[in-house]
Amino acid sequence: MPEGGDGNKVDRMGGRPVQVVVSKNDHSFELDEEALAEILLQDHVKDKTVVVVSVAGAFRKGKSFLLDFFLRYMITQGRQDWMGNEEEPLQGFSWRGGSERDTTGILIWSEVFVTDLPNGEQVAVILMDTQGAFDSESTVRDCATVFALSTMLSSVQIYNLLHNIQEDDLQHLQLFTEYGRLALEDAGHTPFQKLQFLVRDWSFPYEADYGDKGGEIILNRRLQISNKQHPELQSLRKHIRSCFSGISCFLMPHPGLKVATNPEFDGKLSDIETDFKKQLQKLVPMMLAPENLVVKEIGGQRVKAKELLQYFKSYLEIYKGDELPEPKSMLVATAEANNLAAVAAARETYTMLMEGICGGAKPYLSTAHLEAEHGRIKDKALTQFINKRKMGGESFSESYKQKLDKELEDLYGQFKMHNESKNIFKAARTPAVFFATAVIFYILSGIFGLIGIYSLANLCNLVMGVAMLSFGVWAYVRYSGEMREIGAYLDEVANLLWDNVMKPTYQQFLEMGLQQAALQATEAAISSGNSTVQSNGKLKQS
Ligand SMILES: Nc1nc2c(ncn2[C@@H]2O[C@H](COP(=O)(O)OP(=O)(O)OP(=O)(O)O)[C@@H](O)[C@H]2O)c(=O)[nH]1
Ligand SMILES: [Mg+2]
Repeated sequence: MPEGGDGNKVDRMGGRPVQVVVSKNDHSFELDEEALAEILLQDHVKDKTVVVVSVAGAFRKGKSFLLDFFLRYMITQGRQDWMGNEEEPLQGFSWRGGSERDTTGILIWSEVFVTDLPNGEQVAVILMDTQGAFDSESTVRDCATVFALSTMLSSVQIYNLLHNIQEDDLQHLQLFTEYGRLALEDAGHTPFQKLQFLVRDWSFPYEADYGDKGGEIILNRRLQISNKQHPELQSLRKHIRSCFSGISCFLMPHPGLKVATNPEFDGKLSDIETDFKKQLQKLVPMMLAPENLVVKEIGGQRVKAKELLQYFKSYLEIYKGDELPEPKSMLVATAEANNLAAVAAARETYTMLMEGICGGAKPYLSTAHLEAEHGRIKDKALTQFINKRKMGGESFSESYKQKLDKELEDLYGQFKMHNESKNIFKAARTPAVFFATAVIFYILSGIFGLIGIYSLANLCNLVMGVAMLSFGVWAYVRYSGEMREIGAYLDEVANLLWDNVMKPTYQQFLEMGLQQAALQATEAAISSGNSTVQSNGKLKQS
């Protein structure tokens, strides 16, 4: 099948398709600034207001093919015979038959058509071809990016559909336009301009006639909002209406089997059904005749060609960065929502059960007991998460399970701290440590004073003073709630003293005491054992 982008023939047309947004292998998009600047900064173009007509929609639905007729109209400046002769192959933007995608990224025609509006103003008309959505190589994000970019940058977006306007077409439109709207700063203006639904291969002319009249009937039916509708359907329709300043629809007939199925078809008019050509005669001027041109406006301001270059740059920059949320497939988005809801429910169960055990009004619980309760309740929450029905399968929910596990451990940390704070002995550790230090050093200073080592006695007095002062400061901090850092520091010092000096000493004394007690008990047992033997002996003797 011949391709429209074929070198020499296209050159004779006075222009060629130029890829200005390149789709990369790593699913990113790059602007070919140089190529774009070459087109938009031509002397006779750069200061003119632009009209940008773009065609977007699913892949392999005749978008580029249609644009080549737009080209014929612009090249001949809308002459009566703009459609050309019956045997001429169709050239321009690359189009072809087959099931594999053709156009990638975003292309514009290198020749900008300067046209006089009815009011005498000269505008620059730019034709834009886009990568088809939903092919097997593009992610949802890729499709959304191309659609959003072309909608943001065009004054007329032609949404090319096959057979009908279906609910899923509207859902995708909503997703993609929302992705575009997110990138724009909200300035109180309707974000986009004209949306033209174009239904290809419309097969029910007896229900709604081909062309714009029939299109209006179908569009009104599809975008109608009624109170009987489910709120979800209503909000979808409101969203679409709010995004565009004008929406219309055109129904195209089937172009004939040669166009759709013949691999030898090269686009010549003689192979195309008359009905299709008749409607094309109506559609193309409806988009491109001077009185129907829609000039590009952004934020209420008309856009000049040189400014459009700037917009291309900044919009692409936004989509390159990671400030926008990632559009996801319906299943992934739903599965994520399911899993997040299950995580939230399990977390709530955990919090509720733990509150019942060690909540605000409950008394202090020993750490070991609390740990056991935590284990039991955490298991319960995890089981609840696992048992909850979720979309996306087990492997998808594994990461959410880990997230839940971590969240529960964090919550446990908080519960534990709260529980500890209820132990008045632990809370009283700091003053007790400082007070005990003061008392010990008071006694030591007395002893050293008695035996006449005054320097050591003075040192002990000093330590006692410091301990008392710390005690006083700590009490003030706790009472007033001021200088909390100093309070925390004193707690730390007290803990250090307790853990490294007092507790080991105390434990050593305790151990010695226990050993002593055990020794005494054993001695007592032995001595009483001897007496029993003796008494037994006595008994035996008697
Ligand atoms: N059924 C049908 N086929 C058409 C119509 N218009 C063009 N075609 C055929 O559809 C095929 C694809 O045309 P293209 O213009 O390359 O389609 P595209 O939408 O640009 O495809 P991608 O660039 O891959 O997204 C060609 O074989 C055309 O002959 C139409 O209105 N109806
Ligand atoms: Mg194409």
